[in-house]
Amino acid sequence: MLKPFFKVLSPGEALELFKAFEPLHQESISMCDALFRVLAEPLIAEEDVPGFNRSTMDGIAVRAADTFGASESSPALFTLTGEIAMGELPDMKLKKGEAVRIWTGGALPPNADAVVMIEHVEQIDRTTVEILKSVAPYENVVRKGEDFKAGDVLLPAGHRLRPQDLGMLAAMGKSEVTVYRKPKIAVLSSGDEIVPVHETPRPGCMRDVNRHTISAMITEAHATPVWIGIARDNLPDLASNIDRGLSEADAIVISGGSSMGSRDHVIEAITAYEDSEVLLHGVSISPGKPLILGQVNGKAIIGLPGHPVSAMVCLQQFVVPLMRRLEGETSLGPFLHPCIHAHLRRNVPSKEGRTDFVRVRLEQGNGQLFATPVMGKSGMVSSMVRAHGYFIIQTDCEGLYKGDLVKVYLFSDWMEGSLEKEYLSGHETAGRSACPVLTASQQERLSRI
Ligand SMILES: Nc1nc2c(c(=O)[nH]1)N[C@H]1C(S)=C(S)[C@@H](COP(=O)(O)OP(=O)(O)OC[C@H]3O[C@@H](n4cnc5c(N)ncnc54)[C@H](O)[C@@H]3O)O[C@H]1N2
Ligand code: MOO
Repeated sequence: MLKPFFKVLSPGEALELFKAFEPLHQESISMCDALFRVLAEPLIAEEDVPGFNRSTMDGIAVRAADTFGASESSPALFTLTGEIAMGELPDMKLKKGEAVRIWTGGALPPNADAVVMIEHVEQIDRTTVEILKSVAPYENVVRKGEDFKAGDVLLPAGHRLRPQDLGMLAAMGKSEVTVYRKPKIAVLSSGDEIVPVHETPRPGCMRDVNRHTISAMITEAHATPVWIGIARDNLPDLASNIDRGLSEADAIVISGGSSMGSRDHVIEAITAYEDSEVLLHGVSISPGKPLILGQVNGKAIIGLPGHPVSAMVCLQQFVVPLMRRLEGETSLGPFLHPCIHAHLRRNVPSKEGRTDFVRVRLEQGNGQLFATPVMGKSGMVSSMVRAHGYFIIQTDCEGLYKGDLVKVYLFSDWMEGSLEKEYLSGHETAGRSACPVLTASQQERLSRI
């Protein structure tokens, strides 16, 4: 007997369900392992950095006031009293008209407040120099605490650490950080016709594409994929694979078996657990409509549609936000929004009440950027490979016209969930305004994808 979708939700409603899971536990790790991990506590500076007034140039340290009025036509004479060794904190006090040699990064003497660059200093004899340019107080100096001060909140909890953030941890001597545990996501393929990549499929069978696209996308989202296996189209086999997934991971992603056929067992497998709930079956997007979200003992079980394109779209739009939620991420992290505006090459019809993800190829012509929809059904992985990115046709739109300006999300960096962004930033609109012209190097990059 066929089972109907019990309730198709809008993508916004579905996204809320995916984001309702609790973040994982916290752990303390070495900063050397902390790249792209998410802070569980705000990072608060414990000391001033730098801890002393520091020269940013090679030159001579002076009291700025002594240089006022100096110029090429009217140089000021200074007595050179010595040189500040790197790594030393000098205690000598400069008297009026005195200067001391200093190198980039060196500590200024207590009463010096500026550095004259070596280029503006003429050596007259061993102890006398003249300067050809005055300096303002704190010119060529990073002041004590100017980078950051003790007590400053440098990064909030929920921030995903980027390379520059690790630099700041290093600068403040924080060798250990408290982060959220990195989610482990069990990956499970399903279907009697699916064979592993190293096997030659019998007629009627197909190689397992989803294992690889899904695992790669999980890795790209900085979580850890845990391969479980290929479940056969029967409830006991699927259930025992889900059992393994539940014991080894924080959430499970199953591809295939999400639809309404008699061999689609994901819903039954979820509801067979005592503490379980099916939160979603069906979302008004294309491709990807038969998406499932359930929970078993508080762990998310996601049933992705089996078609490779549908599985990737659902993973990107819903499972990436779930993984970010499990990892406690609240900031945009290192993921800026890689999108570009382009004019549609042809009309693209859509159905009201459905959000469409349309794969496109980008090309440059007449100084403008154009997006050509890539043909191909959601079972064809080549349609993803041929595309540079995708644009979204919103639910209340019946289609777009040739020439309309669309926002294309690029696959090469498609980490940053676009739907989530659309809901944050309001409605996506298409118009006919000018689109950006690519630079020669951007065009070159595009042609290589
Ligand atoms: N009568 C209806 N049939 C279908 C509907 C519908 O509404 N009514 N929805 C269609 C849509 S849309 C999709 S998407 C698929 C979803 O199907 P399932 O999630 O149940 O997945 P399967 O039937 O198991 O597989 C679909 C398709 O994908 C291939 N597949 C599955 N796993 C893999 C894998 N790991 N690697 C490569 N390819 C895979 C599988 O062989 C099938 O061809 O349902 C439609 N049907
Ligand atoms: O949702 Mo299916 O994913 O349209 O091909």
